[in-house]
Amino acid sequence: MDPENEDIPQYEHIYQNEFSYRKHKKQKEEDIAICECKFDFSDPDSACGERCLNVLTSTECTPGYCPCGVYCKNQVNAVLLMTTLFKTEGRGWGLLAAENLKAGQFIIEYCGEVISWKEAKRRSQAYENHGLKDAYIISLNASESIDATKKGSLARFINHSCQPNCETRKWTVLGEIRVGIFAKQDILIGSELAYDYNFEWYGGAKVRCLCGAPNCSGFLGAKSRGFQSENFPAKFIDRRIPIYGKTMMIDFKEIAGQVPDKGVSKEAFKEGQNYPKRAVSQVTRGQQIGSMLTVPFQSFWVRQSEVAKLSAFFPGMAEDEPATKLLKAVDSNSENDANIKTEPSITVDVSVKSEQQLESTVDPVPMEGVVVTAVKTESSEEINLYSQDAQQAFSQKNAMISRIRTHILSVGGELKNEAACQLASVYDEIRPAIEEHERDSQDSVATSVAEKWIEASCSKLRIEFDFHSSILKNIVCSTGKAYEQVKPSELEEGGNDTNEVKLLEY
Ligand SMILES: C[S@@+](CC[C@H](N)C(=O)[O-])C[C@H]1O[C@@H](n2cnc3c(N)ncnc32)[C@H](O)[C@@H]1O
Repeated sequence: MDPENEDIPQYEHIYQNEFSYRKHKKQKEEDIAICECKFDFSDPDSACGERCLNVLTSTECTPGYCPCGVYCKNQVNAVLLMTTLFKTEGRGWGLLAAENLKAGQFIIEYCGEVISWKEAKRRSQAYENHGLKDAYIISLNASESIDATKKGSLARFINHSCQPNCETRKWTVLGEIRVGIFAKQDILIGSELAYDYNFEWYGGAKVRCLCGAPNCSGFLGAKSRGFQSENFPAKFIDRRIPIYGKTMMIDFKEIAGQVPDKGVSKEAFKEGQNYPKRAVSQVTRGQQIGSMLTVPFQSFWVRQSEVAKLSAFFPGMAEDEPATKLLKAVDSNSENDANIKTEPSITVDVSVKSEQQLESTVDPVPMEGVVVTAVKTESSEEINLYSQDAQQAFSQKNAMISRIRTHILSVGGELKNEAACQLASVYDEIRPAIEEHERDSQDSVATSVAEKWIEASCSKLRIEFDFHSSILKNIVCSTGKAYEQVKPSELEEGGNDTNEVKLLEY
């Protein structure tokens, strides 16, 4: 045997799902969904293309019933695409495209044993206890899963990526839901196939993600609710606004627990998830943990809901379209205004991704790990009217205002996290009941749990409301004062104490 292939995993290859715990559904003739397409030779798309009712409802046309007959294009099984198994570095086996693939093309079905959600949980635990490091269970619907551990198709070898070129899609064939892997974009022959697992986490061990994507969320399944409530290292969960630029100040206090004495290891860096790999090599060995480090970086992620906060720093920044503004970072640890760095030495660009890219399943995490205090650097007309000294005083005031904002973001963010955590844990109590009943409602839970749920939801909403109104109040007060009420003469005379911005009650 080729030594390269010695450790090819043992599993039974199957071409369609197996049903052991229940019978395959038998579809009655009257339940068969028949589309209204009419095949027209001059328009090949007329045969069950984008406009086909079945395509629109992710239902495969049933052979013998589709009006387009053999021309029907909505029969996914008819296609067989070439893929090749290969050994990756650190991620076990993977699957390569053995031909060029077009965006949207069906590649392969994820086949395995269809089992109940409870059985999936039990098996997942058992596999883990047996030391199986690869997980092959994916969720099929609220009450069932597909386990491809012992029996499966080649799709079981497709690895996860946080920047995937494939995606899973569910569609119904003869009344049964099936999971297909589809190309998300054009894929060149020889490229590794990968999709975002984002599957329900069964409480298993955390698996470090080695996908290498700049937006890597750090762990497999890190976006799943189960993962977050079990492991909830809130500060390590993705932040979704990428900030591109040259250098910025990073306060490593947040990850100090994981960081060894000497410098920031690659591992520790990965714990932080959001710090791009490129920066790792740039961090000086022996750098004191908790001190401010200046590292080159490529992107830094904050959540969708953080956009609102950042908008406060960059007025006019659209929430759903890319924008670029300049920021100047200052040392937010400094308690003394005189020590605030006003040199524009640390400049970063900020761009905001699209709504879809910003989408996040959990609530926001404060940016406390990376304390960047933003100050507008674009010179406004008013400021230019003032003398050099006045401008300096202004930037000091601005820096102070910014520090206060950062403080609010940080303190408020902590509270919001606690509330989100509490809500997630209550949801976990409710989830089995919901999923057992195959519907997303809280009807089937005990009144006491429902009450807890309502209380946690209200508390989260209240905190979010306070949080945002606090930011708004501070911005309105501070900018109002800074730009309208402070006269240059006051600043030149040594400052106006009433210009101090008070931290509003949070
Ligand atoms: C469905 S299997 C994929 C095939 C697997 N590589 C194999 O050799 O059979 C999922 C497992 O592959 C590994 N894996 C997949 N994507 C990974 C990634 N991005 N980083 C690290 N491990 C990964 C993990 O062990 C995961 O539990």
